[in-house]
Amino acid sequence: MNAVTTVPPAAIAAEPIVRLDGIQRSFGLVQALRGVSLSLKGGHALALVGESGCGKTTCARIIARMDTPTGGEMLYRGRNITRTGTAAEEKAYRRAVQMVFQDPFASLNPVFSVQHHLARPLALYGHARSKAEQVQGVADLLNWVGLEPALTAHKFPHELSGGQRQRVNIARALAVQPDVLVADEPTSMLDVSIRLGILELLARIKQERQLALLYITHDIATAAHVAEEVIVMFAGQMVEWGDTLSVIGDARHPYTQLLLSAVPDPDRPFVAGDSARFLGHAEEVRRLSRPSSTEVNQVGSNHFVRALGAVS
Ligand SMILES: Nc1ncnc2c1ncn2[C@@H]1O[C@H](COP(=O)(O)OP(=O)(O)OP(=O)(O)O)[C@@H](O)[C@H]1O
Repeated sequence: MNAVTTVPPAAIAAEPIVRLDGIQRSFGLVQALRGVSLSLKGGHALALVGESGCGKTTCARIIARMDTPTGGEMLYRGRNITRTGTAAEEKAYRRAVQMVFQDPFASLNPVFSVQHHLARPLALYGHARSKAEQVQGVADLLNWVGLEPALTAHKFPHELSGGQRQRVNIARALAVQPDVLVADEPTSMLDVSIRLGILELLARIKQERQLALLYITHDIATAAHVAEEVIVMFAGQMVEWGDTLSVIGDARHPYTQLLLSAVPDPDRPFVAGDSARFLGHAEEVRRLSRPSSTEVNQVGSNHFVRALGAVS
């Protein structure tokens, strides 16, 4: 096991599209992010995993320019964008980085049709100038996300299922031809039966469009469906990260092990008292994981784990 002095970024890439280096974000006394470093590169997915409040959404909002870090640096295609740039630079970045939100019901305007939702960004960013180009562009986008244009384009959000709405949201994000897609818990409000379809769609988009995908989830089991690399976060800090298969298959940090042990095993029957034992164990793991250590150990070619701090 090699100890490394600085925190190596997750998803080490020759030419990342977006890179965060030691990002901090405090809200008063709350340290939402404590030195998060990561790289997002084309055709590659990174999963950010952790429980509620660990800082996942804050990280996504910073990447999408909806929030500003209180420390650290942010780079876009090698250019330092930590401070606000010119209006043109900001507009270009906001086009390049698109978000898909958790709630597919709230993210579409109920008074507009699917056609309107998709034609608008196409027109705004000059990807469809005439009416005919808009109709064709919307049809292409709907086909891309697995929706039949003739059956979908004229519909309003309330006429669609949750999964169909999320596909429209993904199509809308794709309309501006982004480089980066940030998907914040994109399936957590959907029926279990349709979640895998959305994850497979994201994985296909990443591959075929060579997009950089940041997939945010509290469910570590789904990370392997989508992402080549994973970061496990606890209390604003990266505690374990690297190749998804290595992190999931050979988890070293007790908090990662806790997340994995919470994944239901259909082959194991439920035993009375299991949940109480699990909750007690979970509290103990959180107590051990909370103290911060700067020591990071390399346990695989791309697999890093933060050492536990001293518990008083
Ligand atoms: N605008 C804010 N003002 C004050 N505290 C905030 C704000 N935004 C986030 N926080 C705090 O920062 C921490 C991280 O929150 P964040 O929403 O990033 O976590 P999360 O992992 O995305 O959780 P969830 O899955 O519930 O969305 C939490 O303690 C939260 O209360």
